[in-house]
Amino acid sequence: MMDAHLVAARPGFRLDVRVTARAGEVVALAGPGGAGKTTALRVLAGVDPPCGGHFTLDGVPMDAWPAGRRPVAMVTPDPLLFPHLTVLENVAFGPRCHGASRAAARRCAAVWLEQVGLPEHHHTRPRDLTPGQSHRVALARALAVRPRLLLLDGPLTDGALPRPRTRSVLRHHLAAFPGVCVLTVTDPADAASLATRTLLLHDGACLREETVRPS
Ligand SMILES: Nc1ncnc2c1ncn2[C@@H]1O[C@H](COP(=O)(O)OP(=O)(O)OP(=O)(O)O)[C@@H](O)[C@H]1O
Repeated sequence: MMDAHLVAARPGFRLDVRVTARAGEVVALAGPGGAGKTTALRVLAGVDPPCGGHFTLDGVPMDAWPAGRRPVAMVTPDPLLFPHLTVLENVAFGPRCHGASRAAARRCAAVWLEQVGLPEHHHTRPRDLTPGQSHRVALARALAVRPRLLLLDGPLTDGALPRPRTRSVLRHHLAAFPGVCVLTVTDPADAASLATRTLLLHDGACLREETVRPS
C-alpha cells in the first residue's frame, strides 16, 4: 500500500497531489508538459526533496530515506545505463548493491534479461544497443531489485519501439508486478491500455481521478 501526498516547489510551479495505491495497482499520472508528472515521480524516488506532505510504503514513512535505500526503482526516458559495464553487469548492479553475491546477482540479471527478451545480449555494451533495447535493459535493471514501487517516466514516449509492441511488453510485466507502479503519460488515452487508475494532472494539481479497470 502506498500513501503519498506529494508537495514540491520550483520557481513558478508548485506540485500538490495525493496518490494512494494498493499492491498490484498501476496508477497513471497523465497530463500535458509541465503538469508536474516527472516531479511527482522524482519526489517518490527521493531524488527531489519535497517541501511538505508525506509518503509511506506499506505503512513505513519513506520521507527520511535517501533515494538509494528506498525500495523504489525508476526508469527514466534516458535509460542512463553505465557505459563501461556490459548489459549483464548493468542489470546485476542493483542486486549487488542490495547485498547479493556476484554470482547470484549475475544469475538474477540473466533471468531478467530473458524476461525482457534480451538473453543474447549479456556481453553487449550499452553503446551497441538500439534505443528500444536500452529501454528494455533499464526495465530489467529496475525489476531486478524487486522494488515495492516501480516508477516509469514516459514509458511510451521514446518512440524506439512501435507503441503497440512497447505497450504489450509493459502490460506483460506490469500484470506480473506484485508492487505498486506509477507511470507517466502525456495522452490520457495511453493510460487506458496500461493503468488501473488515472490521475489527470494540470499545473501541479490533480484535476480528475478515473478508475480504468479494477486491479
Ligand atoms: N530541474 C528543474 N528546475 C526548475 N524547474 C523545473 C525543473 N524540472 C522541471 N521544472 C519545472 O517544473 C514544472 C513541472 O515540470 P515536470 O517536468 O514535472 O512536468 P511534466 O508533467 O513531467 O512535463 P513533461 O511531460 O514535459 O515531462 C514545470 O514548470 C517545469 O518547467
